Amino acid sequence: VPRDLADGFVNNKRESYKFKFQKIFDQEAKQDAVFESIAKPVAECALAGYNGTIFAYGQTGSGKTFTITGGAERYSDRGIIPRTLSYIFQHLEKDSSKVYTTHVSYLEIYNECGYDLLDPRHEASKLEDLPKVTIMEDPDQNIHLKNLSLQQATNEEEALNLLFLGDTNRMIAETPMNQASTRSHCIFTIHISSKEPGSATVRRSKLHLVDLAGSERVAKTGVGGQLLTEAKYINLSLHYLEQVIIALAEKHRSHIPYRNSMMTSVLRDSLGGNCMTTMIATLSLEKRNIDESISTCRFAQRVALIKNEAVLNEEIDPRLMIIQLKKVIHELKDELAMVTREQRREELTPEELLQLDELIKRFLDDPDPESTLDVGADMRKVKHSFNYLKVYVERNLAGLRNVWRTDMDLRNSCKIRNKTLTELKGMLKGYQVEGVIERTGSYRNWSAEVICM
Ligand SMILES: Nc1ncnc2c1ncn2[C@@H]1O[C@H](COP(=O)(O)OP(=O)(O)OP(=O)(O)O)[C@@H](O)[C@H]1O
Repeated sequence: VPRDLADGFVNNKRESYKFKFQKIFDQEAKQDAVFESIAKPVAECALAGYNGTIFAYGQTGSGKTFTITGGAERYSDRGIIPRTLSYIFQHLEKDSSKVYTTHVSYLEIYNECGYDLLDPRHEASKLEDLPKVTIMEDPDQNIHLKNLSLQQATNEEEALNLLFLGDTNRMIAETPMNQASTRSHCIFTIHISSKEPGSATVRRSKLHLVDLAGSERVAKTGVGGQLLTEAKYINLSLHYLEQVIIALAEKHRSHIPYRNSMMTSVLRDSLGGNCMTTMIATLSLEKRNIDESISTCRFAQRVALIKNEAVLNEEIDPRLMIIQLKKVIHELKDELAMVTREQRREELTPEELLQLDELIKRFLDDPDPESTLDVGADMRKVKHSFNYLKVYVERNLAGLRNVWRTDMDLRNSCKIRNKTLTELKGMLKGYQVEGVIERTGSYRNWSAEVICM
């Protein structure tokens, strides 16, 4: 920032700023060089099962879209997304040791609302008529996006066609500052899952390639109405992004305000989570844009301080696990059949059951206490024998219980009758001794008691 004393005022602004970055590309840098040193390492990690994110941040017109998607004029101008797709599919073709599945999704966040850029209704419908992509969070705080389609791409051509469809659907509005300025944030995601043949362990990774909306200040753009609203939303979401970045850079900060905006919610893992994240800061070298350029560098410096922890995303697929276990059972059955020289089925046949029942009956009827029941080394027969004996014992015990019950009832009833007889005899004795009039009441009461019993 030069001090211009000739203009007659003292400029107290700082004159020089120093920033340190991992890599700096000048105006002459070619797209392939950017891909080699920025995107290729992240794509390799995604292929190995780690999440990756590359996002471009900078003021309008500084080259974010050119870097992420590329220029349309020359083939050599293609940007990070088509080059990454090409690299990934070349790798998948070469690697026959694993089975890969690739899907892509393309999300646009415009005025804090999410839209599916791969929705085929995009071209024919107005933006407000399209279903909005909404964020849902599961109990483990994982983010899921409702209404965002995942399109399978089996080769590079299919994936590029999806990218082209998404780019065509992208919101474009013109501002006095940039005739074709993108006013929305776009997140192109490549979902890769891989597994070794016969294994139930699946590796899943996501590679987000993000083109953020321009970061210039509202006042400078000189717009009003709809465009002013857009600019405010863009500024607000970039402000929330900055807040998240500041919070992450601060040590011992417990709350990170991811939920403030859709973009920070979607990129939650990319910012301070399970992800290898690379930020590209794009700058305009024109003198009038120096403030914006300093602000972009400051932001990038803060982002560079964040430490992410990327972990290998491996999980067991229950469906594949069942298939694998069924295979193991089948193999074990074959092995058993080889040992016992008998092919096992799930159930015993009716003939086998009859034979077994006869064997058990003979065993039970045998009065010899030393007799044994030998059904062989077949778990199905052992189980059936135990069930048979259980039912047998239960039936016999029930019979015994019935005998005991009848016996008890009989004895109780005899006891009552004996007691009644003794009392009757006693009453009769008293009546005979003490006279009729005195004992009549007692006698009646006593009969009432007997009736009630
Ligand atoms: N490295 C480059 N080489 C050649 N042309 C470039 C380069 N970077 C940007 N451009 C051109 O500059 C113009 C603006 O670039 P671009 O659209 O990528 O900016 P942007 O930062 O994405 O803007 P916005 O914030 O509006 O999305 C485009 O016409 C683009 O082709």
